[in-house]
Amino acid sequence: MSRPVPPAAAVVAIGANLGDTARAIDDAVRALAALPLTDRVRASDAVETVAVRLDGPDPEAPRYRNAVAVLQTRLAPSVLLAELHRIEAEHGRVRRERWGDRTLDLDLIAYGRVRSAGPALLLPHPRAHERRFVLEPWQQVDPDAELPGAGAIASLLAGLDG
Ligand SMILES: Nc1ncnc2c1ncn2[C@@H]1O[C@H](COP(=O)(O)OP(=O)(O)OP(=O)(O)O)[C@@H](O)[C@H]1O
Ligand SMILES: Nc1nc2c(c(=O)[nH]1)N=C(CO)CN2
Repeated sequence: MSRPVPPAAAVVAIGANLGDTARAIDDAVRALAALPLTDRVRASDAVETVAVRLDGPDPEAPRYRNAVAVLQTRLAPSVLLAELHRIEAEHGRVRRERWGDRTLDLDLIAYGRVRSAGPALLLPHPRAHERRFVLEPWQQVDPDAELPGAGAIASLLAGLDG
């Protein structure tokens, strides 16, 4: 029999820049709240952000709507990530182009203090520390949060350009 997983605080970044982005974010938060073994889901407001491409911000690209949800879960990290992929697929995400436009993107930013070297699961998310579109909404729901290995999100935000 597998050992029960203790409850952990998980942080999920939500983004969308195609289709009805407001609805996609609302649906995603509802889907997170409906996950098994998961409760205390708290979501930030959704904010409009300029799309960041591999070569930098692109004001010509469809703007993103971004939010962050924090939750408590007993799902193991890999199981939670699989659930995030299922929710993405149910909301019509088909393209997996790196940093391309998408109807819904769910990234697992942190799972307690777990560190994972991937490649299927990298924890904490390796680019979260430099993403204002993640750190700002996260700060709204949990001002004192820390990104494991990187420090307080307030300090990370203070160190970002622009
Ligand atoms: N912490 C994580 N959260 C989400 N996906 C992850 C994580 N760690 C590894 N992955 C893997 O990364 C792969 C690519 O994910 P995805 O398509 O969401 O990337 P992306 O949104 O284009 O870029 P980025 O990862 O920079 O946000 C997925 O197959 C997924 O398994
Ligand atoms: N503004 C914004 N830009 C992005 C986003 C995102 O969520 N918001 N997600 C990306 C890949 O995950 C790439 N670029």
